[in-house]
Amino acid sequence: MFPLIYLVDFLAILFFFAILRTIRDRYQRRTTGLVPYPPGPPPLPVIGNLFDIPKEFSWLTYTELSKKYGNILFFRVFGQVIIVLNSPKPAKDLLEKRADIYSDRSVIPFYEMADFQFSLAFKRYGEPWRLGRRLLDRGLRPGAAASYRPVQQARARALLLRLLTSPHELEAHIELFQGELILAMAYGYEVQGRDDSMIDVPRRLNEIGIATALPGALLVNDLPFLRHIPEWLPWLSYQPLARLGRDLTRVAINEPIRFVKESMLNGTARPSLALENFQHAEKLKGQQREKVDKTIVEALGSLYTAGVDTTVSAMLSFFLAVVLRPDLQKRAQDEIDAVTGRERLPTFEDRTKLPFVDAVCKEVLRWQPVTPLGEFNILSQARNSDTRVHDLQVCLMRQEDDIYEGYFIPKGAVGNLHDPEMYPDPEAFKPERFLNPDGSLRDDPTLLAAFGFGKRVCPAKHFVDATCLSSSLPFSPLSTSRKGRALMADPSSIPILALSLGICVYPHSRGERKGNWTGLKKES
Ligand code: HEM
Repeated sequence: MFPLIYLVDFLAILFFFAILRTIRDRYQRRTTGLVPYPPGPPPLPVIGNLFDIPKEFSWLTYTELSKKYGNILFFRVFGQVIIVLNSPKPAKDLLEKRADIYSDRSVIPFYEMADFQFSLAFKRYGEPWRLGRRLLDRGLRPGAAASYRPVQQARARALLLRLLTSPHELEAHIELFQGELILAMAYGYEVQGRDDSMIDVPRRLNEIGIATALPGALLVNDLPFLRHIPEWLPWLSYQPLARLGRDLTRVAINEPIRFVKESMLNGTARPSLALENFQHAEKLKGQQREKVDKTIVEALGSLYTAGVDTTVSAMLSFFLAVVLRPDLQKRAQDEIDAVTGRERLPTFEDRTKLPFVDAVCKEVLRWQPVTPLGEFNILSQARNSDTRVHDLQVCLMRQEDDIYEGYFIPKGAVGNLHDPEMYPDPEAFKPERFLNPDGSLRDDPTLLAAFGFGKRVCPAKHFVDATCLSSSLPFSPLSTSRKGRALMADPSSIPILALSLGICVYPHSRGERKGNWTGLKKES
């Protein structure tokens, strides 16, 4: 009997909220003169388009719907309006040209409870976000990103060595590699293996962050008043989980800062974003200093959570791609061999001589976009033991009502972008599409969409460009196929590893390699 009462109460509350939202919506529309909403599947009463919003492989569904309704799709779920932009034109028009009103993020109630909104990726559009963003844009601009190359190269080589030693731990090695890079760049910290708390804590924080934001994961995200359920109501209260989140957040963002401050005091601090910013802030005093310190802690604290899963996902896709297309592996390997003579590992300086390897990197980002639902909305992907990856939606939110191409886009609407038709035969992995007929690299600004649009575009895109090339196994229909999994499970089928600008090559087996593996050990 009890569960039934709960269910009825629950439905009544949802109904109530849906009515409130509809009334608010009607009022909003009246003020703009009844401009029509964009087209979309017809909604059901109260729940709206709940069953039209896909939970998995959503970009494929949106693609299908776009064929019927056009490139701007309209959904309403319990009164909440969702706009899906399915082509770069409206995305650019709205997110870049009207960036002032399309740069907010929607609030995830559990994130507020757990203090996860310290992260730049989830911050509302306003002064604290702007300060943090300025810090990252300065630190990750193209010129500055180039200064991290020695670390990227050294860590890439250490990764190759680990892959040689224990190839079956592919994913863990890549994750460690990314953690090492980000902590080195942000704090000048050298990670001491996988169990180092400096990466273990943010990793756990990431896991909770992603699991709790997935659509339908926590009821409190749909019914924010549930956050007030006291802790003494076991099973129902979200407080214990939120407390764990707050504790992890505190450690994850403050411990590396403590390390930097200590090393500054004893004169051992290595160049890093933290060091540079603390040195600038030295002359500030009082509240101004506190504000800058908080910005440094939060902006740098955002980097691990925003940067590891995205890049790991990309690199895993690279492995999948080369496993599925051995002919491409060979071509890339031949290109690298021609440049290095199989006597040394490639370096950043070789990049211009490796257009095919570069094209492979680009195609990886395009083929399995890390943020497949749009460039501007889905930030990250989380791994889970079974499917490896889920998508986490970080939505941009409209701050004001707007009218675009004759359609009304209400305040608070959230949107997704997926662009499947920019390239012919988009499901195929074809690096050649990024090459000119003479074999040189083709300039393709569209690919930048992989990093988003407008003011919230990924601040690390130049850093990433120099870090890895690959994208996401989990979103690929192949990854769930038996063949795809079997191939990934067999380490001997991983013949080359091209890191970023084709820095490194990993031949099929040690026996085949003529070059100098001892040199690799020394270099790493
Ligand atoms: C293949 C790798 C990556 C891809 C495809 C990617 C893509 C994205 C996308 C699509 C967004 C959202 C942009 C928007 O809302 O319009 C984003 C935001 C962000 N990314 Fe990346 N990213 C990658 C790697 C990284 C790395 C390595 C870092 C850190 C070192 C990073 C830090 C961030 C941050 C802090 C934000 C939030 C920006 C804001 O809201 O202002 N990303 N990224």
